[in-house]
Amino acid sequence: MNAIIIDGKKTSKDIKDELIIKVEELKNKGVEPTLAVVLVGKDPASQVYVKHKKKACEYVGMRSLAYELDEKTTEEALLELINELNDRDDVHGILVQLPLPKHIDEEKILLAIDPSKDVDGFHPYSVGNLSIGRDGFVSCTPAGIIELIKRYNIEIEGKNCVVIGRSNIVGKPVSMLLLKENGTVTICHSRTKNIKEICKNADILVVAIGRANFVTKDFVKEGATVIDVGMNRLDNGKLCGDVKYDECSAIAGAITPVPGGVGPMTIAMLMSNCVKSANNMLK
Ligand SMILES: NC(=O)C1=CN([C@@H]2O[C@H](COP(=O)(O)OP(=O)(O)OC[C@H]3O[C@@H](n4cnc5c(N)ncnc54)[C@H](OP(=O)(O)O)[C@@H]3O)[C@@H](O)[C@H]2O)C=CC1
Ligand SMILES: Nc1nc(=O)c2c([nH]1)NC[C@@H]1CN(c3ccc(C(=O)N[C@@H](CCC(=O)O)C(=O)O)cc3)C=[N+]21
Repeated sequence: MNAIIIDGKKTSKDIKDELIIKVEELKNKGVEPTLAVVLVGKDPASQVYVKHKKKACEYVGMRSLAYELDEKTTEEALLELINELNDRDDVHGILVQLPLPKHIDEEKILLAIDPSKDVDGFHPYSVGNLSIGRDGFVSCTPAGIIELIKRYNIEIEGKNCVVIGRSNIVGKPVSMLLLKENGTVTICHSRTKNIKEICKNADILVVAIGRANFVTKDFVKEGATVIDVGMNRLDNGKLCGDVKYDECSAIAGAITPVPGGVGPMTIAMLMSNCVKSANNMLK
């Protein structure tokens, strides 16, 4: 049996269509939701993501401000820009595209963003809120994964959920969210032993490693849901996930493709977080 293909592109469009109405309502109340995107340097992958974000803002009717800074920008200059954006009442979300050039301390920059504008959910305040179950900004990729699972009516409660990867931006927060949804969560990483056996037990398998085709059919339980977060650019220019799609989709019950799976959801959740931030400012 072939798996249900979880269509992130379509789902992200549905979410953005819902947001168009909310943006319109905010505008009627005199608030124009605005996202500031800061990019330092000319990393081609980052430039593509920033372009996607700008297009999504246009689609939902939000304003976006793009700051494209020189590779040699100093930490002080970047902090100054962030402070300026923190102070502006007409800016609701601030996103500093990662990775940053090596001479800039990433942690320092993320800490400088006002938590009330932290639409990426990377500030320790947002991370803390997530871990103790308080409302706050949840980082976009993990939030997008949960939204996809829910919109496809896949149950999380009581299920064995296995996450491969423990990064601050994907692995850890998605594990926290699965736990919040009452899943039984196991986190695997580069030191995990018997990773295949652990994964084979998963009802929901989330893969966020950054290695093309790492997960093969012998990792996947019959009928499991497989969420592929990986974004690997191959030498031929093609984008490829961490999961061997062809063989795993023959075993899984549902699976996300790359592209067209988790990626577009990340952008949709970013738009959703910006609208939420603009709404918070009305209160
Ligand atoms: N679709 C989207 O919107 C997004 C996609 N991505 C993509 O997701 C992938 C992961 O990103 P990110 O979390 O930032 O990556 P990181 O490189 O920060 O983390 C990778 C994780 O995978 C683990 N890992 C690496 N090799 C193995 C292995 N052989 N076996 C088991 N675990 C392993 C690492 O373990 P350890 O901690 O022990 O080193 C680490 O925890 C990338 O391809 C990235 O491009 C990322 C963000 C958004
Ligand atoms: N501060 C910050 N916030 C981020 O959210 C952030 C970041 N830095 N740095 C890089 C990662 C990566 N990321 C992606 C977003 C969208 C797609 C996406 O839309 N992917 C499309 C395809 C895109 C293409 O064709 O290149 C898809 O999967 O269908 C992918 C990856 C956000 N990130």
